[in-house]
Amino acid sequence: MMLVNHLELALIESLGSGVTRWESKGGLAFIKIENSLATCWVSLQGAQVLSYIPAGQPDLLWLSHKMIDRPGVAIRGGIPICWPWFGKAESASLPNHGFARTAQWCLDDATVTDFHRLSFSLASNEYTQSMCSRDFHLSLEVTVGDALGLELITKNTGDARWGVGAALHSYFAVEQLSQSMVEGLGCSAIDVQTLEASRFPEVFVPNPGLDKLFVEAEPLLTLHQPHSLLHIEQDGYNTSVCWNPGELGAAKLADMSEDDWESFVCIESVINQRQEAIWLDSGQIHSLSQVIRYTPV
Ligand SMILES: O=P(O)(O)OC[C@H]1O[C@H](O)[C@H](O)[C@@H](O)[C@@H]1O
Repeated sequence: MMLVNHLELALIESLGSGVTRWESKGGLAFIKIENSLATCWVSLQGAQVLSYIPAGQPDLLWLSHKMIDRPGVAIRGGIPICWPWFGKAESASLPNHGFARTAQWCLDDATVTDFHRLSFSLASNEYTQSMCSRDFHLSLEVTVGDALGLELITKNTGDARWGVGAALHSYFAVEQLSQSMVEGLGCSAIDVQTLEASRFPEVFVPNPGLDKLFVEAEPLLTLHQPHSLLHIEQDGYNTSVCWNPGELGAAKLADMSEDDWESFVCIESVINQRQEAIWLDSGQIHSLSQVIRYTPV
């Protein structure tokens, strides 16, 4: 999906070789990265990668045509960062998947060699402390080249020890869900809603409505499609989630069309804090990463 065709974007400024800043009509800010290997768009809200197009290939990420172009509303698609919890919050007044995806991040640095490397950050501020009192520094390192790399680094900048949940909640574009197969998630699954356990084959077609925690997911996952393979390397996770809302689920989401479920699958690298949070002492860091590589077949 070409973001420029999707939202009315205005070019604001050039930030150096191949890096430009854009704004939407609704007031969201975006960074576009272009080099000979790929084109990528990142929203400063949430440091959310929305589009990654390796040269000559289709966009590997799915972004909803109905995404809501308004600051403070989570963007449907791309790679949302869920933090400091995954899924439902302990209190009903707090947002699903935490607040990092609706917070404004900063672009701290952009370097270019054969590829681009960008650093985004979010530190605890008034907005985050209205939902969670801890002191933290988050950074997202994004590499844009013949692969897309994301590394989310959490640092505890406070005095107290705390536990954290997180996810790189990637929405991968597929030609057709029924012709896609996922490999590497392991056979042992737990339903996100009911917590019911089930077994899966080593390679399977994600069915519409699937919402499972795969607790034995391997560091290398593969999304097979009729004309391509997508390799997803993950690290720093304790589970992987595979989600597709199906027709019924999509109909309940204001920012998704009813037939959108056929064209994406979410494969998420997750620290599920209900299973086991990552505990950080003062000054400690944790890194959660995904590297996404496309091979036409
Ligand atoms: O609608 P959102 O808050 O973005 O959540 C979208 C989905 O995220 C994850 O994949 C969860 O496992 C699903 O249960 C949830 O529906």
